Amino acid sequence: MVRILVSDAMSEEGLAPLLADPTIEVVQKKVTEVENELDTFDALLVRSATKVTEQLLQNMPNLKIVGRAGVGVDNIDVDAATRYGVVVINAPNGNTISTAEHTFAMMASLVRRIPQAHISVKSREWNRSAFVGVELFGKHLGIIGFGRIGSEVAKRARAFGMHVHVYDPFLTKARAEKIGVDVCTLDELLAQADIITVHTPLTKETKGLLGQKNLAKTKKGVYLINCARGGIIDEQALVSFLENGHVAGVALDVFEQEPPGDHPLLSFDNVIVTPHLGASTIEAQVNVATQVAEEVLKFLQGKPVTSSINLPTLSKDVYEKIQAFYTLARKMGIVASQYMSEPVQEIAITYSGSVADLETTFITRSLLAGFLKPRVASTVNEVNAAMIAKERGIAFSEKFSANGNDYNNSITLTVYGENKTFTMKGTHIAHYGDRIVHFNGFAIDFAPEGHLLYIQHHDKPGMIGKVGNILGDHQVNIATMQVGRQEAGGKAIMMLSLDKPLDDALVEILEKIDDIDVVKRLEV
Ligand SMILES: NC(=O)C1=CN([C@@H]2O[C@H](COP(=O)(O)OP(=O)(O)OC[C@H]3O[C@@H](n4cnc5c(N)ncnc54)[C@H](O)[C@@H]3O)[C@@H](O)[C@H]2O)C=CC1
Ligand SMILES: O=C(O)CCC(=O)C(=O)O
Repeated sequence: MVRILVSDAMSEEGLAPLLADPTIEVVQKKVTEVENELDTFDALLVRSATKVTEQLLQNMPNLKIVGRAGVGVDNIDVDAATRYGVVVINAPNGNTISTAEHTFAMMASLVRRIPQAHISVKSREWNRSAFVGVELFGKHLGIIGFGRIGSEVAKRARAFGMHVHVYDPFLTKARAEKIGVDVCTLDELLAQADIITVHTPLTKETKGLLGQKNLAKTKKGVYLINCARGGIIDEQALVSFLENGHVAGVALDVFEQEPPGDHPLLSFDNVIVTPHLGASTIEAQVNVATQVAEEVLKFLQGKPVTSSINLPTLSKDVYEKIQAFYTLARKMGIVASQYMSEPVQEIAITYSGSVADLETTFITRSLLAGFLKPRVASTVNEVNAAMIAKERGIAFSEKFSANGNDYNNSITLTVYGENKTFTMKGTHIAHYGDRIVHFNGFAIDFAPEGHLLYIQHHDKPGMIGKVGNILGDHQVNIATMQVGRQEAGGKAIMMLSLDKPLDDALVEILEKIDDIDVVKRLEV
């Protein structure tokens, strides 16, 4: 039974696909309520309250996937998750509209002073002259970060007759032209905007983006809105620009620390606030919970996920096309690692023929995971394979060739060790399976599966018989046998597939046979 911990409040309707699956047990409890059983969960679903720290990941050794029902993953230690081989997914667009609408509600409330007027009337006052606002019509709106939410805010702003200016260093000209927005530099935006709203993630670059220096470049009387992440507008700098009257008003849904406690910003009359409510609508919560529930279900069924933070994204179509090569590559990695039982410096992969046209990132990661698996104690999979290879000083490269070299498709793997180099070539043949067609300089044809025994020897009469007799005497049945040689009387190989693995003693006996140079067990 698969166990999923849902540790933050989440829409039941959204979780329905998981709740309906009889093979899955969904536990809806806080982490602190299940401390004794953390090691039993396969998946963890969170919003922003649960902090997925390295410590929590260590306490959940069985965890395979973390699903964030929302956009921002700043409550998840993604690097640590990657190191532990845990996939992190989010729900990137389920709450876009709600957050854009909230931003707009905040903007209208800010310039018309609705929260202040509301409190006044509730206090039995009727002071109309105290709450004179300004129109949005004709004002210049500066949008910093023009992704999903920023672009939805722009659409609404245009409907209100505002002039929209956008700053986003990653926005292509073509996309900006298509949407019809004025793309400008940050300095231009700061100088022109009457209202500035931020919609970036919180990163090293965006932390304090609107700080002392940049706030000084804004128009006197500017309004600021942050419905993205606390810290993009530096809170300390903001206090000083409110105190000196440069900033006319601020709307905040997010804070550097949440909840903000007794923060000085809360004492300004012209600062309006909400407790991180951007995504808090029934629709958004159903959307994000449904998105992560469906993705987690797909992942647990071994299907590709499309919204992963730390895995290459794969569509179903692409996944179906690469699936066979993904498996072949994994097996090649496992075989190569056992054959090259020494430190290696580099792994070079060449994709030839039809496979060269596919999305190979995933295939390469699969090969690396296969290669590293026999060498590392921790979990290694497509999520962390590239990182672990790097940590262990193993460089890897991909090359592509349109020519399949006698095969419709092939993957050639060259492993550079300290003392030797090893090469193998594999191909996938529809309705037939995975075949290794070149091994260590020999043309051969075997399936990389099960208990394999590789023997390198001199091409002499009777060698096959000697090996067969010894195995037979020790009750080891040979399922298949492939042979190859470079030239008559020269070096030759046998690749045997056995019904059970060989023990060390039998390997030693085989090694002692005259004219046998190498004996390797390969377990796939
Ligand atoms: N208040 C709330 O409840 C919610 C907040 N959010 C937050 O809103 C923010 C935006 O979310 P989405 O639009 O979905 O993300 P997105 O990824 O679609 O857009 C982010 C945009 O920021 C741009 N960007 C990145 N670095 C930048 C920089 N240094 N300067 C300017 N632009 C930069 C990116 O190019 C991208 O276009 C995120 O921080 C997210 O966590 C999202 C949903 C709900
Ligand atoms: O879970 C929530 O309500 C927060 C949403 C949010 O901030 C996000 O999706 O980035």
